[in-house]
Amino acid sequence: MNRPVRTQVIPTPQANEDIKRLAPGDKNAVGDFVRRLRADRSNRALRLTSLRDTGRNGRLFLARIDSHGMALLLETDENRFSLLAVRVSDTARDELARITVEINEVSGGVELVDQSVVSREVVALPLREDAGDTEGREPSPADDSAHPAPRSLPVPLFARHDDTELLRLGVSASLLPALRRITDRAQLEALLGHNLPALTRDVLLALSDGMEPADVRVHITEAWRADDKVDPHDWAKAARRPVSQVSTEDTAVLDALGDGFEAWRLFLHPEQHRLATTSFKGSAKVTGGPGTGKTVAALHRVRHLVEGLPPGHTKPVLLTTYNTNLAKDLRDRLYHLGGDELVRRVDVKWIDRLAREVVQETHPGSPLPPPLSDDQALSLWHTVCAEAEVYAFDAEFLDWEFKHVILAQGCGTDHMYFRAERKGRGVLQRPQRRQVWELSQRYRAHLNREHRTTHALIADEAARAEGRRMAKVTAQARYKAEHGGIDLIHREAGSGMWLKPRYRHVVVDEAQDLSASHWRMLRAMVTPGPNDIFLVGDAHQRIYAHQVVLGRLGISTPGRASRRLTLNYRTTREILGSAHGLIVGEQFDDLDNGRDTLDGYRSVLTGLAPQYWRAPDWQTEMQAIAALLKERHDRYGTPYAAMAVGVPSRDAAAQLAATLADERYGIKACEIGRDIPPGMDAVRIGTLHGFKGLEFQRVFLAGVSEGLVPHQRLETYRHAQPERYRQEEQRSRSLLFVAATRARDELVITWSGKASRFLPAHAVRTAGHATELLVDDGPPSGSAVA
Ligand SMILES: Nc1ncnc2c1ncn2[C@@H]1O[C@H](COP(=O)(O)OP(=O)(O)OP(=O)(O)O)[C@@H](O)[C@H]1O
Repeated sequence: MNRPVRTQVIPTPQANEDIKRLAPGDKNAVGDFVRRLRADRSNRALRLTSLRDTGRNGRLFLARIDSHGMALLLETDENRFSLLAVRVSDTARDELARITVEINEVSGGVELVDQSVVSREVVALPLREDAGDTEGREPSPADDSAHPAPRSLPVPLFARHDDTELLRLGVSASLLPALRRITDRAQLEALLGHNLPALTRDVLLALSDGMEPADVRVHITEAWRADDKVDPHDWAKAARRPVSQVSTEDTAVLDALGDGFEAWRLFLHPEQHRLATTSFKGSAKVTGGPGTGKTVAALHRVRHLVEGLPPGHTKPVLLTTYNTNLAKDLRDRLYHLGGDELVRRVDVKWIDRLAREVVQETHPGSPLPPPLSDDQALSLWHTVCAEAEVYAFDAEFLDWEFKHVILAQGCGTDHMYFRAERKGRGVLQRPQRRQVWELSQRYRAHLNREHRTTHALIADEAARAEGRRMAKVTAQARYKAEHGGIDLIHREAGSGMWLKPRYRHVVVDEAQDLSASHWRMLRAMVTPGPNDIFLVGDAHQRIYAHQVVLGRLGISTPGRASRRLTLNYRTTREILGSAHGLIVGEQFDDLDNGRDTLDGYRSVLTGLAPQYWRAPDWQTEMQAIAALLKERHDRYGTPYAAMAVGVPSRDAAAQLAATLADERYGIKACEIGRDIPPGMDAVRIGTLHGFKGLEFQRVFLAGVSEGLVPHQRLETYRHAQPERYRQEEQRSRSLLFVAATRARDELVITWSGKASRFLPAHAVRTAGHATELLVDDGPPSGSAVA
């Protein structure tokens, strides 16, 4: 009997897309097929047959998946196949045979164009040269003359761009003839709805949106450009490029196949791949609008860093983020990416918990008191002011000043505070500063007396403790270097051990909301050097912390160490356009000294335009939300758990939950962030703050009324503290922007009374009347998509 011929099988991104679109049974059949092919390519049941040569070192094969499914494969090295495409139909063989396969000149990746799809969508359209054909057109006013005017055919959509330009931007060569026939967006979208190469899709949509070729080059093409020269005939090399593989490890693919394909790796955008794998000289920073895959890049970065660790049982990589729910989400996603093996080498922690643990270490045996909530902290400021009989400052101002000036700049004495920078925070004369300082000392004394603390104080203490620790580490390392280390094992008095930096690598998600104390602590947890800190964040989404300048905190990311991601993977173009409108005109930092913009920010997903509904009062608005949720669930089959409602306050959330629970609707609801019992189908309700970092199929933002978004208390600053007014208003805008960009397929915004000033004029103009949704069997609200 012949020995089995073991074979590598690597899916390409487009095959991955094909498989994602299959029914579950067919997906499993493909998994089974790949396993059998891997085990033995000479298995005759696979009917592996050569189709044609692609050129120098490539050959196409067809193979049988099952009675009606077939696969197209590319062999480039002996017993190494790229899985190119999968078709499940009676005509699978003919469809696969009509696929053109090429090497993209820009990315160097293997790409496919399914010419049977192109024929179906495009060949039926008239050619531009068919100018003589006048049949079926509307008569023009000039037609009544003896010499009819030459017919004016619609201008092809890409007439402005010649073939050379399109090729240079990265469009697949074999699509060019078809593109010349396309004259409008609907035709283009029909074509792009099929599984075209990702670079081609992105470039064509951007051009048809009116983006200039030079910008397309900067924002799209350059990110895809291969690092070396592309040889369009070297199939072996093309097949091995990351852009041609959803996963580089065959075993990983197969493990995933066992999971019914659901766990297949994402195909990383080339820029995400680069970010995950590049070796940086020091720290690196990634910015990018919502949904641009920053967290995904950070998770892959973590995996890459773990792969480079020597074997061991410690957790030398820290993955941290702003709040506890996000940390939990990161741990789950990391597990999904690399299982237990990956997770056990990574310390995944909420930043404030980390700070608390650090401080606790310095007070062994005496548990730290629980931190005050924000409301408790404000109430303590009120008490302090009343005791001191100083009424010149409000509690929020003092809390903000304490956190973002006194603690952020490490002001240990009044003189340090007098010199502290307060850029953008208005003028505070010396006597006022003295008063603020004295109030802050009283505030601290109160906390000490009552054995209470705050997150900000814990972070500050942790930063100082870590700073001292790192200073010792550095001193020891110097001592060791000068005197030799073998017989100095017990150098660290009391500990009996050498001190080591706490982590080898630190990875930070939601970096825009970390405070200066957090950054000081993190900086001191890892030795400055290659790949020390990798952070991802977006100032457009800053809703908590004050702006920090990372360079001043010892985290410098010059030149290529600062990168941007621009392609949104979460949200449709329609939703993105509206969400973008919420923050237009505001200026945002790049987490450092520079400016960040959303230039090039885009999506290739299409869907419904966002909907707006106005109600006469909050009661009606809540009922309208209930009606909309029920309709999405009953009529369009969306599980309640895939929908979320954001409201401006906790009270509003409680009221809405009560309305949904009313017997008229009977909709279960659950607070965002809480674990839902398995199997329970409940709508998530939360304040806008709770939406940070999450995503849902359908998002409803209720109570987006003037006076609530932004909150009317903002008005007290308008004249008294104009700079603070500006900052608070911007944060409030960002909050609405963050919540709106959580929507994958549908965004609905409602209000009662006057609409929030943040909403664009067209939203107010086109809003429907919520009362119409409440009449029995009211008009369908138009959400068939998704
Ligand atoms: N390369 C990719 N291919 C397909 N989907 C992707 C890719 N990268 C990210 N996604 C998906 O896009 C969505 C957003 O990704 P991610 O959470 O990483 O974005 P983000 O930039 O961190 O978002 P935000 O700043 O809004 O929290 C997720 O559903 C993620 O799985």
